[in-house]
Amino acid sequence: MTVIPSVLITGASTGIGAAYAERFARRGHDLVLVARNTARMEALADRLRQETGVAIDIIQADLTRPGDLAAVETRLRDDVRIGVLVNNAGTAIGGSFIEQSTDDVARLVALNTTAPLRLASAIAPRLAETGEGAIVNIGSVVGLAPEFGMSVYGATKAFVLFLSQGLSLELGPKGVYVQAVLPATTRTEIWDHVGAEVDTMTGVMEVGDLVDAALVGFDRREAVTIPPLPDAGQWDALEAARQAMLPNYRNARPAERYRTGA
Ligand SMILES: NC(=O)C1=CN([C@@H]2O[C@H](COP(=O)(O)OP(=O)(O)OC[C@H]3O[C@@H](n4cnc5c(N)ncnc54)[C@H](OP(=O)(O)O)[C@@H]3O)[C@@H](O)[C@H]2O)C=CC1
Ligand SMILES: N[C@@H](C=O)C(=O)O
Repeated sequence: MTVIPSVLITGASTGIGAAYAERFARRGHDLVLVARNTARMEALADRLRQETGVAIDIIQADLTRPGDLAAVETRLRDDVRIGVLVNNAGTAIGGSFIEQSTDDVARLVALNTTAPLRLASAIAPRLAETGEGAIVNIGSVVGLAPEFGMSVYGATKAFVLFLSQGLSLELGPKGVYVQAVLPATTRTEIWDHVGAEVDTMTGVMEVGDLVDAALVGFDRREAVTIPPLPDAGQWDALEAARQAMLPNYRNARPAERYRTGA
């Protein structure tokens, strides 16, 4: 009988993470929920236990605090029931780069990049050893859009995308599926932290629709899932153009346009 793996979801107290918790619980997966707000996670867990019968553990953790993060890493290393990691926890901050404090941008990087990196690093060797499992990393279309004016946030999401693509190439042959999910504007509380009013925005995706679409990509074992993008061919073309450049980097001399004639 196939054992259904447990799913550890970070940022599971609300928003996209809470929606993932509901969807995976309905699929019969036991859950480990990780966030700072215990009350919210307990309420969600109580409801899902009643509705689905799955077992749900809760880990209260601030993933910007090394000690808290280490506890989640240990759970991922040691709990062989966990076969899926959803690196979802993340936030955004408002203001321009020169308006953002150095501490605030450092904290943003800690949550949006260091935490998912360390958690992926914690679980990947065990999954590769068993030859199965999945790591889902929640990026953002903003990681492809410096024009959107969220430079540090976008940089963290570009990191998530690159890491996901690299790990997909490294771990895919070992049986481990790695998915990058790139939402666009989705109706969650994140916008409160940005100081924006999501209800005044257009083209806002509902969180259930976002996660349902992301799970279609998950079930198809898609490497990069971009639920809001109507034409997948645009992403394919971007990737093809990027890959076409790869062989052209290896040159002993600077490109003609950079030669000073000296
Ligand atoms: N909503 C959107 O428009 C988009 C969101 N995304 C990404 O989706 C992911 C989820 O965001 P979303 O659901 O929108 O945001 P929400 O703010 O609704 O949820 C964020 C989740 O992360 C948790 N979290 C925040 N800070 C910490 C922390 N320091 N330690 C542990 N957990 C933390 C929160 O729980 P708690 O406060 O209890 O700790 C919460 O469960 C993020 O990575 C975000 O960048 C990407 C593109 C678009
Ligand atoms: N989380 C959103 C920005 O704040 C996004 O990624 O679009």
